[in-house]
Amino acid sequence: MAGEKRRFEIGYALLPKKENSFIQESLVNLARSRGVDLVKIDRERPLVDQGPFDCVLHKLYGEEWKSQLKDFRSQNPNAVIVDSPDAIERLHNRISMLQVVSELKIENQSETFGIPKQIVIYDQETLFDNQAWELLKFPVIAKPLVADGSAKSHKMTLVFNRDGLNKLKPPIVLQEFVNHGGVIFKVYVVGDYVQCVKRKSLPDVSEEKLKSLEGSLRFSQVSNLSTHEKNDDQYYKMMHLEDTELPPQSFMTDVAKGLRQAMKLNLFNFDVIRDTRFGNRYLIIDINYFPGYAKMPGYETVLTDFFCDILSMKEREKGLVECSQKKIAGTDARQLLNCEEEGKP
Ligand SMILES: O=P(O)(O)O[C@@H]1[C@@H](OP(=O)(O)O)[C@H](OP(=O)(O)O)[C@H](O)[C@H](OP(=O)(O)O)[C@H]1OP(=O)(O)O
Ligand SMILES: Nc1ncnc2c1ncn2[C@@H]1O[C@H](COP(=O)(O)OP(=O)(O)O)[C@@H](O)[C@H]1O
Ligand SMILES: [Mg+2]
Ligand SMILES: [Mg+2]
Repeated sequence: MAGEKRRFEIGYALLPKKENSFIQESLVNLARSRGVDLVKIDRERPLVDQGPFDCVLHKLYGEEWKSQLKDFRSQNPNAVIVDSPDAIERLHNRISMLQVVSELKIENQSETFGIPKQIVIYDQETLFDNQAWELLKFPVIAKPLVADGSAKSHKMTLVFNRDGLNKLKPPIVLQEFVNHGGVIFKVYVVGDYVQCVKRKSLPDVSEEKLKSLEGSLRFSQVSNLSTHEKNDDQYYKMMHLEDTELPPQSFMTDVAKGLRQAMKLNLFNFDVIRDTRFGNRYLIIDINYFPGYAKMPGYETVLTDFFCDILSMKEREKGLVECSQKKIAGTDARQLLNCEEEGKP
């Protein structure tokens, strides 16, 4: 109808757990009120037969899905896929995940950042090889090398001494445990929006405590444990979130922007700890694709703003292409579409 604003359709492909937490009525309604309809992609039918979507949001694993996206992209060159499966894949391995941090260059006088010392172990023999251990000192955290969203990929072991190595199952990453006051910072990134929140983490391990601790301790997703679970366990008691100061927002924003550019991703969060030995040294320990945004205050507005931004950018780009095609045809469409200021040919 004349004068009616164009509506957009975003298709989403998420596992059931993610769909339940992310696709809240409040988000769907807000997006709808701003002209964006969120539509579930039917996993039983080929993606190319659905839509047509202006944008696809997804968090699924595997080659079959990648090839569906490839077909979709070739048939719908104007649709936006958030994000590229190749870019996401880097986060499925805990070594490649953090490699990008070492490549970042951020000018900051007061704060520094990096990653904890770590090595990757592919087999049982190397686990007990003294040479491999030259770089690290106990305690260490053993993390599954693969970070594919499975429950197994979140199963961590805090290892206090050599005895604790016996139960580990390579391939694993051994990362030095860094005392950080029992609080981690989760930095949520949605396009150019950045929000940092505090979450409970593992408590510090003092030199004295280390001597008395036996072997190892297994844990999983500490920052997502309910209060009830934490109180039931000696180890998770006595953590005070309220007293912990957040890192400077401008610093975290710079790191987030750097990561976003380097990884070519729009939807992710990263876990940061503050090294208690230095106070102004921050270590990135984990990067997650499409994290639990519903836990982020104001997620509906943040995500809807992001949808609107990418869709309007897509429309502008499409306008520019049509524009330059019309110019070739001799029409003065550039002025009509107000393209002159864009600085693009
Ligand atoms: O389920 P949620 O909301 O706790 O979100 C999980 C994230 O929690 P967070 O937002 O960082 O607190 C979680 O972050 P952590 O790994 O716990 O730091 C992961 O991103 C997890 O995805 P996956 O299992 O690694 O694929 C996320 O799980 P999925 O929702 O993607 O299954
Ligand atoms: N190097 C480290 N030093 C201290 N604590 C850590 C370190 N790495 C991880 N942790 C703790 O273990 C938790 C889980 O580790 P993480 O790498 O974030 O795995 P996951 O992908 O399962 O969230 C973190 O949230 C943090 O509490
Ligand atoms: Mg984590
Ligand atoms: Mg993770």
